Amino acid sequence: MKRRPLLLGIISLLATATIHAQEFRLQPTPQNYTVQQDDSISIPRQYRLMAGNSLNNGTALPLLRSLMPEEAPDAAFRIYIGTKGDKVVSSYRKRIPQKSEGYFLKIEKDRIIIAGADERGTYYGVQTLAQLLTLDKLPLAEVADYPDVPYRGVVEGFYGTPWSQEDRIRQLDFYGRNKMNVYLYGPKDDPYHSTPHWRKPYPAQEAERLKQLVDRARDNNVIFYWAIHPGQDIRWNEEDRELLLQKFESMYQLGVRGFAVFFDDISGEGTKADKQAELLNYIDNHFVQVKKDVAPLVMCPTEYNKSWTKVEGGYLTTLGEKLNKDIQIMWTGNRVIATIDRPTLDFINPLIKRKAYIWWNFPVSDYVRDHLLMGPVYGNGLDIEDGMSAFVSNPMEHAEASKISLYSVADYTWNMEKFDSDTSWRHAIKDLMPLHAEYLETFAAHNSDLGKNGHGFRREESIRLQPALSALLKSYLEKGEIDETAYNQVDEECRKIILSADMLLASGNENRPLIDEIRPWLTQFKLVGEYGKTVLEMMRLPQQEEAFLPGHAHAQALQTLMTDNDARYPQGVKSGSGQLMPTFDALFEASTKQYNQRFHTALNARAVYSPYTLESNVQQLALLPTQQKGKEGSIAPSNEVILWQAGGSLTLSMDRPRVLATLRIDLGTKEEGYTHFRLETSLDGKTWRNANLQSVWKGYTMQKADVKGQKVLKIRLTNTSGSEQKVYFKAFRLTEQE
Ligand SMILES: OCC1=N[C@H]2[C@@H](O1)O[C@H](CO)[C@@H](O)[C@@H]2O
Repeated sequence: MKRRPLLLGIISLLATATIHAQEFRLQPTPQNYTVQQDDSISIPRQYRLMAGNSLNNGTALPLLRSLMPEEAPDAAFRIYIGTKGDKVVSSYRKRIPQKSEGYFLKIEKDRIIIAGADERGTYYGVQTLAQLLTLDKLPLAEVADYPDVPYRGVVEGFYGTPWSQEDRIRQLDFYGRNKMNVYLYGPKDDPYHSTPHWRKPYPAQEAERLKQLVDRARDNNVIFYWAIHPGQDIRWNEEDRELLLQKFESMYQLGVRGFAVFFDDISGEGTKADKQAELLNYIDNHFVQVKKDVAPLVMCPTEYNKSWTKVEGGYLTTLGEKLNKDIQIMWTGNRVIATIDRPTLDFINPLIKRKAYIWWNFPVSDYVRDHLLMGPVYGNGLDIEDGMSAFVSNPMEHAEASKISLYSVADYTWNMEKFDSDTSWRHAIKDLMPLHAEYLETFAAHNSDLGKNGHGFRREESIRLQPALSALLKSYLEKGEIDETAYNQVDEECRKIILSADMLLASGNENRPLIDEIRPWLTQFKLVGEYGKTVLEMMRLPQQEEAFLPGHAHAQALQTLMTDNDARYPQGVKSGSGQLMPTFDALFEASTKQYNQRFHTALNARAVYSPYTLESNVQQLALLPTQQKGKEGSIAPSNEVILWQAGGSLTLSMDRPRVLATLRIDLGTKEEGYTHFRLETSLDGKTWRNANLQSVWKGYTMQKADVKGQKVLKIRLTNTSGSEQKVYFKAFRLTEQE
C-alpha cells in the first residue's frame, strides 16, 4: 500500500521531534533560562530586522541571516539585535548581564530581542537562538546568560599526528556552536611550531591553510592563538629574539590575533626562568602592546605541574615576579595529567601572582595511544571558576572522538555550578551522532579508561555494568557457581556490544570522520563482545569433556585476534581494557582451570600475559606499560623530560630466558649522552655482563646494543654518570630471534 511508508515516515518524524523536545537542553547550560510553559509561537517565515550599527563587521548578523533567511521590511514580526549602547536595544539595556560575553535573549509573540554585553555576547545570543530554532515551535523564552570562565576552549598541544585541515575547520565550527572562544594552535609535531623550523616562516601552502583557519575562527568568534615552542634550541640573544618576533609578525599578517610561547618538555638553556621572562616581556612590550588588537600573551612554563616544581628553586616565583601582569601562565595541575580543584589553584596562583591559565591534559591520549578516552568529563571542582583565567583542553589526535569531552568542557567552563557530568556526556554523544546515539553511548561507556600508564591517571569504565561483572566473577571464583541474574545482564551487554559495533561501522554518512577515526577500536570492540559471549558459554561447560573444547579454542582465537590487531597502531588498540577484558580473562582462566582439574588436562589457562615486566626506581619510568606484538617487545615511550637520578636504573625482566635479535634505545640525546649510561644483560639476575651501545644514525641518535644471539633473562640500563641526567625516553625496543 503506497500510503503506509508515508504514514510511517510522519509517525517517526513526530516521534523524533517529540523525543527531541523532551530531551532538549540548551548547550552550554545557560545561567538563567525561563520558558512560558503553556505558550509558544511558530517560527516566523519573514521578519523585519532592526540591527545595531556595532554589528556591521561582526559575525552575529551573518549567523542570524543564515538561520532566518526571509528578511522583509514590511513583515509584522521583528528581530531587534544589538550590543549594549546600540539604540535598537536601548530599552533592554538593564536586562543585559554586566559580564564579558553576556547576552539577553527574549522571544515574544511578535518579536525576538538579542542584546549582547559585547559583540561576542551578541553572537552567543544568536547561537542560543539557533538551538531553539531546532524545536518545531519557538518557546516564549527569556535567557540572561554569560560565561563563568573568561577563556574557554582547546589547545591542540599533543604529540602524534596533528589534526588535518578538515578536522580543524569542523572543530572551529564546533567551538562557535558551543561558545568556546579560544583555540591554541601548538601541535608538537609541527616543525614550524617547534624545533627545528620555529625560526622560519611557513611555506606558502601551509601559510594559506593557516589563514583559512584564522578566517574560520573569526567566523565562529574564536580567538585563534598561534603558539611557538622554541625552548629546545633557543639562544638568549638578539638574533633569536628578532627571529621570533618576525615569525609572530608573519603570523599577524595571516590574521592571527592571539600568541603563545610554550616552554614545556624541554631541557637545557631554554629552561631558565629569568631568560624566559625577559623574552616574554620584550614580546609583550614590543609586539602585543604595540599592536593593540592582540589578545593577552600566553606562556606555558617548563615547570607546568606541581610534581615537577621545586618551589625553592624559584622558577615559578621568578616568573610570578618578573612577567608583565597581563601575560597568562598555563598550568596542568598537581601532575602532568590531573583534575583541577581548589587546592591545585591555592598552590599555584600565589606563586605566579595571577590566576592560572589551566591547560587540562584530557582527553589527550598521546601517552596511551592504544586507548580512546570517550568517557564523561568529571573530577574537576565545581566551585573554582573564580580561580582561573582560562580552562583549555588538550584533546586526542582523534578530533571527532575528542568532541565528547570537548562538549562537556564547554558546558563545564560556561556554567560550572550547574555542570552535570553524566547528563552532559549523554548529550555530547547525541550531538555527535543523533541517529546512532544509543550505540555510540554503549561504545563510549566501555572505552573510557586508559589502562596502566606512566602518569598513573585512570578513569571509570563500564560503570553501569560493573556490579554485574563483579557479582558474576565473585560467585564463580569463590563458589564455582553462576549468578544467573548477573550472567544474563553481562550476556545481554555482550549482545549490545556486538550490535553497537556493527551499527556504528555501518552507520554510513552520519559522522563518517568519527567512524574513520575509531574504526580500529570498533573492530576490537566487537571482538571483546564475542569474547565475552564465548567465555560466558565456557562457564557453563567445564564439566563436559567434549563440549568445553570448541569454546576454549574459540576464546584463544579471539585473544589472538585482539592482540595482533591493526598494523597502523604499532602498540595495538585496546577496548574495554578497564573492566570487561579483565573480567572476561579471569573467567576464561577460572573455567579452564576447573576443566583441567576435572579432566587432568593442561589446556592453556592463561588469557594474556606480557612476557616482559618493568621495574625502575626512576619515578617517571616506573609506571610505563610494556607491550608485546609477535617477536617485538617494547616499553611504552614517554613524551616528557625524564629526570634520571644518579644510580637510577630500569630493568626489563623476561618470564623465561629468551634469545635476543636486536635492542634499540633512544634517549633523545646526542652521542655523548649515552656515555652516562651502562647497559647490562643477565641470564640469572645475579651475574651481569656489559652490552656496549653503538650509535645508529637515523637522522637522530639511536643506540643499538650488540646483543644478537644472546640468551637473556634481564636487561638493565643504569645512569652511571654520578649526576642526574635529563633525557627523553623515546624508544626501548627489542626483537627476539625466531
Ligand atoms: O604544557 C603541558 C604539557 N605539555 C605536554 C604535556 O603537558 O603532556 C601532554 C600529555 O602527554 C602532552 O600532550 C603535552 O604536549
